Amino acid sequence: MMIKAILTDIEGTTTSLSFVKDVLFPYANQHMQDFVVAHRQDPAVASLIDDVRLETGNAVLSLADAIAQLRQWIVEDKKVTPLKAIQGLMWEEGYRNGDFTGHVYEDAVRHLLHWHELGLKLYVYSSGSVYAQKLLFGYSDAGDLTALFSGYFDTAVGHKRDVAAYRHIIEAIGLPADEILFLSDIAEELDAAAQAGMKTCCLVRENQPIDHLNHHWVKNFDELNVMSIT
Ligand SMILES: CSCCC(=O)C(=O)COP(=O)(O)O
Ligand SMILES: [Mg+2]
Repeated sequence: MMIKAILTDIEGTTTSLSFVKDVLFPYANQHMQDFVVAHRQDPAVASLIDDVRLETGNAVLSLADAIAQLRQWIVEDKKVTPLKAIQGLMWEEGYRNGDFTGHVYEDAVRHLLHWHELGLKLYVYSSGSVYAQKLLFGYSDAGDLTALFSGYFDTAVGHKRDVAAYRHIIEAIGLPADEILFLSDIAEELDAAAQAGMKTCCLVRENQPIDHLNHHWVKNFDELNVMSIT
C-alpha cells in the first residue's frame, strides 16, 4: 500500500527540542502573569482560566493561583489543554514582535516541500494547540509554510499516547489507516498510532536512546524514503 498522507509531530520531529524548551516555554513562563492579567476580561482567556479551575478540580481557584498553576505546568512540561491554548495566544505576540521565529529543521522544510509537490497530503499532530502550530509554521525560519498542510490536530482529539486519538485523526483524514505515515520522536506515540493501523517512523535527531523501539527509525528526513514504505 502506498503512503498517501503524512502526519507529523512537531517537537523533536520537524523542530528542535531546544526551540520549544529553551525559547517558547521560557517566553510563556516569563510573560504568563502580565498576559493573563491584561487579558483576563477577554472571553477566550476567561474561559481558559475556568478550564484551569476544572483541570485542578478547584472551582474557586483565584486568578493568582491559576497563573501559578499554569507556570508550574510549563516547568513540568505538562501537556494540559488550557495551558497549551494560552501558550498559543501568548506566542503570537512573540512571533509578531520578531522575538523569535519558528524553528523547522532544514531537511524537514525540504522534504515537506517535496512531499507536497508529489501530491502527498500533509498533516500536523502536536500537543501544542492548533493555533500555536499554525504560528510556528507560519512564522518559521523558512517563511510561511502553512500552505503545505491540509490539516492540524491537537489534544482536542485526545492525547498523543492514546490509540483513540489516532482513530479520530484517521477518520478526519478520510484515508485507510495504512496509507498514513506518522512521524514522531516518542515511542509511546508511535505505538499508539501503529495500534490504530498507521505506518510509523521514529525521528532520532538528537541522540536519544532507541532501546526497545519497535519502529523503523531515521536520524532526519533525508534518510526517510516514503515511497519505499509498504
Ligand atoms: C506547536 S508549538 C509548541 C509545541 C508544544 O507546545 C509542545 O508541547 C510540543 O509537543 P509535541 O507534541 O509537538 O511534541
Ligand atoms: Mg515530539
